Amino acid sequence: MPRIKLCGLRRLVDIDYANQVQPDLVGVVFAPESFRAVTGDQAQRLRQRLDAKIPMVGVFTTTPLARIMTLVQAGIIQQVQLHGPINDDRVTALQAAKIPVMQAVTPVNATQSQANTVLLDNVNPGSGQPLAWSAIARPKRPFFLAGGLTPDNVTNAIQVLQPAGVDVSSGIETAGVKDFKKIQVFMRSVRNVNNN
Ligand SMILES: O=C(O)c1ccccc1NCC(=O)[C@H](O)[C@H](O)COP(=O)(O)O
Repeated sequence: MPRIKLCGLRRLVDIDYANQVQPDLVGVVFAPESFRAVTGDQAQRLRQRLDAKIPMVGVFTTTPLARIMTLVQAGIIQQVQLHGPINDDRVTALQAAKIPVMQAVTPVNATQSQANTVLLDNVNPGSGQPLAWSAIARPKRPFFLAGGLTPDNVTNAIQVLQPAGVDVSSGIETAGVKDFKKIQVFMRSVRNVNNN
């Protein structure tokens, strides 16, 4: 069964939803340009409420390495997701500090990434725009799939691309906030894939 990452959680109630459905990972967005962006203090409160067994992934675009390291050292995030150029010095620096890194990639540059995990995502992350799953080449390494996944299409996406994990944000929202019903259906869809 693919692992599941619920991304863009920003309210305490979003964390209550996650605690109930038990995803493998949750993501909090620190990209300042995002409407989902949280501050360090907000993220700390989310971490305190989140089940200790679930790692919190910090999602970053241009944030300097030093700021990311501060969030890790404070115990607020346990993993890092980077969106940006494939040759990103932050990847090796974080890994040298034993911090797992997930890097957003395209099918073309996936093999160039040194990250622990690659995330096949849309060029506009967090936009809800789907990738054309049947038209893209499957990366030649285990990968997470993102980009416009929803409770309705995730089964098909998994069957076509066989990802090691799936990552969703927009598809579990209604009017820009996380929707518990959609989260439940998404989780059930992924967990039932092999039974179909
Ligand atoms: O969510 C954002 O606004 C965001 C902004 C900048 C970089 C990354 C961002 N989100 C990353 C994610 O939420 C997921 O990794 C993925 O892109 C999910 O996208 P989608 O399900 O299409 O909303």
